Amino acid sequence: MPQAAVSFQSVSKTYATPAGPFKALDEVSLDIRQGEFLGLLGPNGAGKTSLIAILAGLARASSGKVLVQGFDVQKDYAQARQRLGIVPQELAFDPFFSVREALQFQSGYFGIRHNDAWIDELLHHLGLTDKANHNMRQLSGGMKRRVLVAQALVHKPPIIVLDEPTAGVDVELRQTLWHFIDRLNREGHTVLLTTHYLEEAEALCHRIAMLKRGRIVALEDTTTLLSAASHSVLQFKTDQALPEALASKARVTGRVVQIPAKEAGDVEALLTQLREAGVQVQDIEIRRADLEDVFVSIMGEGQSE
Ligand SMILES: Nc1ncnc2c1ncn2[C@@H]1O[C@H](COP(=O)(O)OP(=O)(O)OP(=O)(O)O)[C@@H](O)[C@H]1O
Repeated sequence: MPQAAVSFQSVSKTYATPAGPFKALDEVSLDIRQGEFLGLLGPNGAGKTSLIAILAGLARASSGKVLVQGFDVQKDYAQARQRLGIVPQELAFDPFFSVREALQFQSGYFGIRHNDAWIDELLHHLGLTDKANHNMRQLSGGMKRRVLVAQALVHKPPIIVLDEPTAGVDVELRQTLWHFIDRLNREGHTVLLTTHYLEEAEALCHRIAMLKRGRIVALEDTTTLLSAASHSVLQFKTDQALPEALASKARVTGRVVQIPAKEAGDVEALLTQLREAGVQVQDIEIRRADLEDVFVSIMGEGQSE
């Protein structure tokens, strides 16, 4: 087997809390292949950030280990870190640096000098060229986020880790960012992405890992995951409350209701139930299950345990 880009090997993490030890990661094993674009999904508190902090060497695993192209993130920290470009969730900068200075400083951290040509390329692809000499504190939140991406890539890392990079950013930045990251991936960079935007994960990721309460509960190619969800979804709008039997399996967003339906006959039965309950519906559609449906169904499994 070729060497994995990143290999998580039985990684566990237990935090000490006032209520006693809390196991945030429970024997997580996962190999990210060289050149793949892997999505790491999970609800709030599933352990995604803990796993990335351990990969980045910012936190220690309680047990297990993580290798980056064969280098242990604890024992061979410098070699492992050199291979990673990490775009963190939080915006933290020295406000007195200009954008270019921040990128030059970051290059220096990796012992790289004279890489202005690559810095210019990063600025160009992230739409930052005209901001190069602006002070960090003059930039909007979205522009600062672009600088974070540029900073993570300044040393041309083979592995790019994006921890919710599009949380709260506008459509233009998302498109710029994905266009660029997708290109880097096609050029051979491995990408690990955590996101709550499942349509982004569906569009971009070759493979999806789902974490739930510190454990991997799904690990599949995106296409396999979607085709295994053989069900369709009945979608409609209503202003009325659903009968109890339907409410328990429906996903409701404002007026929009979505209910999984395994077969065509189920759609008929659902519509009959709605009619009998006197629920008036509009804009009825039947569509194929998407990644969000798969996610909701996997996360819902065993909920009553
Ligand atoms: N330093 C800490 N001390 C105690 N508990 C912690 C600590 N850091 C994280 N946790 C707990 O560990 C669990 C996993 O947290 P983590 O931040 O890794 O989840 P996440 O999947 O990244 O969530 P989100 O999607 O909200 O960012 C949570 O229940 C969290 O409260």
